Amino acid sequence: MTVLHPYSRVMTSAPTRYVKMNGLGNEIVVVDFRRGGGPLKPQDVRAVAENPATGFDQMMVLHKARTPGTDAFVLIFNTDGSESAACGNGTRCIAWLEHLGTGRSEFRYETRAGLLDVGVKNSDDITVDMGQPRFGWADVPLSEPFHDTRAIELQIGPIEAPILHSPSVVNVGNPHVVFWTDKPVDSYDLARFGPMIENHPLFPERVNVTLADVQSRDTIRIRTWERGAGLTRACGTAACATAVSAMRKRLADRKVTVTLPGGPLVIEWTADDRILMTGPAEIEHEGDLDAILSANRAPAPPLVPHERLP
Ligand SMILES: N[C@H](CCC[C@H](N)C(=O)O)C(=O)O
Repeated sequence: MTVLHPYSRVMTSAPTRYVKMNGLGNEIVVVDFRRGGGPLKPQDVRAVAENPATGFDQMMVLHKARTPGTDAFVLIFNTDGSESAACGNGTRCIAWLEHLGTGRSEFRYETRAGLLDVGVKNSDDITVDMGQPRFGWADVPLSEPFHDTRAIELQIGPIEAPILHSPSVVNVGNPHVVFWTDKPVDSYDLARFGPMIENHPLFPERVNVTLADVQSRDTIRIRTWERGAGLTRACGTAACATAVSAMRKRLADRKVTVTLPGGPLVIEWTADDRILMTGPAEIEHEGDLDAILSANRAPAPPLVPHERLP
């Protein structure tokens, strides 16, 4: 889609602008408060999510850098107004936007999960260093100890029993559980059991839920029910979580292509324990955030989970 306005306008003008983007169909809204404005309340975030013009899976809100050498302090919100410490697709989006505005190709962002370095080559080739995976049960976090988080036991009742045995769990800035299957990932009713697992008592901070089909040592297909957002066309951190979990189980090599409903991401787990995620970012349109917020002051119906397939 055509870029209608340069990013510099977004950064300098009042009233507050938003930019609607996507990373592999993962719907992202970017708002920049580095020159003032904000913070947003959870009800503001939900209002932006509920407006058809700005419906998103995650909202990336840029605040003034609080650590020297970083470009911004980034808060990440889900559609339900909850915060996530990590969003892979959204991180590619903000770097692409900033590349268009500044011409720079390297960025460092601070999130609640730490520092993220991003390298931009072109709109299809943006790499984020997502940091180190954490596999300890308390890091995920789980509410009870498991010695081996490659395969945990999760009591969930008699649904889709074959896949619900021995999933892997990992924290890649946010918590993930990955269920392994050799059937097509879209043959499961993830919209039905995703929320049950997201809110299972084993996950005190809730969890992102992924179905993964390891097709070869370098090809994995996934589908994800996102904590606080529901079914999405792509989840970058889920791709990272799945890739490193498959590698840890010795099912895959250290560099894989993870294909999501929205398309592929390349994930590499480096020898120095970093997860590198490479994929695209796209601008859809931009607009006036204040107009969206005032249009949504009236009570709106609750969100329904969505998966915007073509
Ligand atoms: N879509 C995002 C992840 C959002 C995670 C969020 N749902 C949570 O952890 O609460 C991504 O590309 O990584």
